[in-house]
Amino acid sequence: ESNQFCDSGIGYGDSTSGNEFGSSNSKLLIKGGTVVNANHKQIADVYVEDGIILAVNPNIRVGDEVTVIDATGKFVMPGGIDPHTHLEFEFMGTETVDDFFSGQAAALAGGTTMHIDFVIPHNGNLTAGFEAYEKKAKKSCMDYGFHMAITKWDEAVSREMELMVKDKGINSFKFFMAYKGSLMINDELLLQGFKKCKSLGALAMVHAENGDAVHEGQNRMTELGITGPEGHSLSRPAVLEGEATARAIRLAEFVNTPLYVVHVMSIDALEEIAKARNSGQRVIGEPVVSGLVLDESWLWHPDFETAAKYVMSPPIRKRGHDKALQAALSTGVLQLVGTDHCAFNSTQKAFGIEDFRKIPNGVNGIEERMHLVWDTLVESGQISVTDYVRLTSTECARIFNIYPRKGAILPGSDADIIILNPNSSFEITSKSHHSRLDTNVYEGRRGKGKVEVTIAGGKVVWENNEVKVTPGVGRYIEMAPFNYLFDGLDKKDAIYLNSLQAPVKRQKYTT
Ligand SMILES: NC(=O)NCCC(=O)O
Ligand SMILES: [Zn+2]
Ligand SMILES: [Zn+2]
Repeated sequence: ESNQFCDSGIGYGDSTSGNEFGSSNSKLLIKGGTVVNANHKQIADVYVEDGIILAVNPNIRVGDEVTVIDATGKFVMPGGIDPHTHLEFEFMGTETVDDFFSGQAAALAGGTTMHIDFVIPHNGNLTAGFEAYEKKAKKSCMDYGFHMAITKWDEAVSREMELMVKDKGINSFKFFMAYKGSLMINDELLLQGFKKCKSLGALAMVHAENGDAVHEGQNRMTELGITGPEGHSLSRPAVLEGEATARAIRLAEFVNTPLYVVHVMSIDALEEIAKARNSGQRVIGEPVVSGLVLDESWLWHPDFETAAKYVMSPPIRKRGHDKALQAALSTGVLQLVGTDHCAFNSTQKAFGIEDFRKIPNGVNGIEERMHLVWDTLVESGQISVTDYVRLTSTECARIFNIYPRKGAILPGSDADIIILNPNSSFEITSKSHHSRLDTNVYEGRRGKGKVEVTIAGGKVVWENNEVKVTPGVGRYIEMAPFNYLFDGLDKKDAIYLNSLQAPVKRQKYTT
C-alpha cells in the first residue's frame, strides 16, 4: 500500500507552514455519517474548526473554503484513547523500539488519537522520571497523558506524589505487585501508596500478580529444565493473578479508595473484580487486546522467535479466558480496553533464547486495538456500536477526568474523530504496520470494519492508507484528580467513623 513517504510508511507534515497535523484543512465538515457517542447515535454532520468540534447537526451548510468528507454509510466516532502504553520504555535491560513518534503514528493509523503512558521514576525519584518522559514525549504527533509508577516508599516519594497531582497533571499511580528485584513493591508500600492516592484524589492502579510466587514458579521451571517461552506461562499461572487481584481489592476496600486493575488477563482476576463490584466496591478492570483475542498456545510454538513474541505479563492465558474477558466487557464487569503496547523486536526477544526469564516482556497492539475490538465484539454481536465507543474511548476519558474534552463528539470537544467503514475490511501484517517492530502478534489476522480516516486535533492524519504526521505537535493533556469514582467516598468514611463505638471504659486493673 502506501509506503511512499519513508521506509516506515509514515509521511511527515510541514510544521513550518502551520499545517501541523499534515493536512491544510483547519475547517472540516464530515457529512452524512452515523455519529456515535457512548450513549447515543444519530445521522448527522460534524463541523470542525481549529481543532474543536463546533456543531453536530443534520444538514450543516458551509462555504467553499471548508473541506468536506463524505461519511455516508459509515460510523463517525470519537478517536480511540489507549489507557495503557509503554513507549520508549527502559525495561529488562533494553528499551522498547517504539518511541513517542513511531508508536503514536502507528496509533493514528489504527484510529487511536490519544494514549496514556507510564512514567517510570528514576531511581525512585518521581520528578526525575517525569522530566525524562517530558523529553521523550517532545516528538509526539498526537495528544498524550501520563500515569506514574511508584517503585519505592519514603517521605520524599509521598511529597512528590502530591507535586505530580497538583502541578504536573498526573491523576493515577501504578503499583507493580510483580517483577521482583526491579519494579515490585510490597504490601506495606501498597497500603501507604493507596492511602496517599486517596488523600490526593488520584486513582491507584495495580499490576496484579504475586511476584514472590512468580519468582518461586520461575525457579521451579528452571529446576525442571524448562527454559523456553512456555516456561513463562507455566511459572506464573492464573491463580497468582487472582490472588494479587483479590489482595489489592481488599486493601483498596480497607483504605476505601477506588482501584484500577490493569491488564486483566484471566477468569481468576475478573471473578474477583466482579465480586467486588457486586458488593458496591469501586473497582475498574482493564483487559488488553492480547488477552481478548489470543491464547497461550503460541508460547509452545516450536520456533523460538514466534513463541517469544507472545511473552508478556501477566501471561496470555489458555483458550476460554479470552472468551470470558470478552463476555465481561459486554456485561459491564470490565469497563475499557487497553493494549499494554510494549514493543520489543526479535533481536531483543532473543536475549532469552537460553532462559525465558530474560525474554523482555511485552507485545504490540496500539495500532490494532480499534480494529480487533470492533471485529471481535461488534461484528460478533456481543456489544453495540455505542458500547464500542464507551469501551475504546469514552470510559477512559471519564476515568482519567478528561471527558468531554476527549471521548465525545460534542460541540466543544477536541476534534479527535475516526470514520469507520463497517463494510470494509482490515488485514494485519508487520509488512505494512507503522510500528518499528519487525514482528506482530496479530500477524495475518483479517477482519471486518476499517478505520478509513483519522482526524487528530482537527487535522486529517490518516486517509487513503497514508499516515501524515508531524513530530512535536502532540500536546500533553493534564488530568485533574477526583474523578467520578471519588464522588461520595467521604460519606462512606463518615458512616464508618460514626459506626465505631466509643472506646470501652474499663475499671483500672488491679492485681
Ligand atoms: N506487560 C508486559 O509484559 N510489559 C509491560 C510492563 C507491564 O505493564 O507490566
Ligand atoms: Zn503491568
Ligand atoms: Zn503495561
